[in-house]
Amino acid sequence: PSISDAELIQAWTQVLDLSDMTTGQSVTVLTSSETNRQTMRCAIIAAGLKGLVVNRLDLQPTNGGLSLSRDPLAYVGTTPLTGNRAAMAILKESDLVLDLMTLLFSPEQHEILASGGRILLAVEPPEVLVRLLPTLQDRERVLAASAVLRAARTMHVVSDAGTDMECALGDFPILEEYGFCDRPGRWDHWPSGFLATWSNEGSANGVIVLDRGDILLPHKSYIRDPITCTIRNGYVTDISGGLDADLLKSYMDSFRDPEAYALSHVGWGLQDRAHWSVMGFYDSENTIGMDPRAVAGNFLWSTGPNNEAGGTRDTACHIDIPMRNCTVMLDGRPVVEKGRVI
Ligand SMILES: O=c1ccc(O)c[nH]1
Repeated sequence: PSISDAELIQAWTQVLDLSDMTTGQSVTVLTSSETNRQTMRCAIIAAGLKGLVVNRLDLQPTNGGLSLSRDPLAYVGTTPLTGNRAAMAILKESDLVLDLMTLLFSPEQHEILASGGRILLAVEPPEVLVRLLPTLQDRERVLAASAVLRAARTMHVVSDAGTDMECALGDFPILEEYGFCDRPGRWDHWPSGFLATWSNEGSANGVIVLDRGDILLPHKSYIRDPITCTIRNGYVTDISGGLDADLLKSYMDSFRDPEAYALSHVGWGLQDRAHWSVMGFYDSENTIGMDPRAVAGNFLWSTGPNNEAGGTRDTACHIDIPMRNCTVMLDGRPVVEKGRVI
C-alpha cells in the first residue's frame, strides 16, 4: 500500500480529534465486503487508542442486481439498513458511525442522525484520505461560504462554453462537507471541502453545457464531446451532443423514472488539495471521485433525489457533474469566477 499504517492511524486520530470524540464514547465501524481493509484496521486502532468503545458491524450489500454500476453512489435510496432493525438498534445507540461501506442518502441515515448520532463516510483509497486530511481551515472556509449561500435567493451559472442557468434558492438546507463530525446530528464525508444546496423545486431554467474535461460521476469519465442539457422548471428536458451525451442519456433512461431528470444539489468546490487530474490515475472502480467533487473552483451540480434534504423525491438515479471554468453568481454576486474561487 502507498500509505503506512502509522500514517493512516495518525490521520484517523486527527479526524476523531476534530470530531470531538471523548473517551468512553461509542464508535461503530460499518463495513462490507468492499471495505478497504487498511482503512478499517487503522480506524479501529485509532479509535481504541483514543479510549473509544469500538464495534464493527458488517452489512450485506444490496442493489447489486439492480444497479448498472458498482459505484456505491450510483444507486441511492435503499441501503443495507432498509428494514434492518437489528443494525439500526446498534447504530442509533452509537455516538459516531464510521461508514466505510457507503450508506447512501437514505431515511435510515436521517433516523440515526435524529437520534443524536454522527455519521462520517470514508471510502476513498488511503492515499486520498491522507492527502485530503481535513483541517479546521477547511471547516472555516466551508462555513464562511455556507453563510453566503444561506443568504442567497437566486443562483445564476454561466460559462464561455454556453452554460446559462438560473434557479431559486432558500427552500432547502445547506450541505456543508468539510470531512469531520464536530457535533451530534451531523453527517459528513472525508475527503471533501465543498458545499451545496438544492434548488427550489421547479425553479431551475436555462441550459448547462458540459464542456470537454467536465466530469460525469459515477461514470468517472472526462467528457470529450460537449453535452448540452436543457433545463426547464427544475428538470433536464433534453440531453444532446455526441457519444458522451448518448451514454449519459441511455444510462439515465435505463431507470425508467422521470424523476431521475430532476435537478438535485448545486454548489461549488473549495478544496485546494483536491485536483482535477487525479481521477485519470485511477481505474474507475477504485475511487468514487471525490477529488473532482471537491476541487476548488468547480461548479458541482447533480440530478436525481432530494430526500436527503428533506424533499420527497427518492429516485435511485443520482448523477454528480463537476464542471470547470464556470462563473457562479448568488443574487448577482460571483462566488466562483471562470473556475476560480472568489
Ligand atoms: O459527498 C458527497 C458525495 C456525493 C454527493 O452527491 C454529495 N456529497
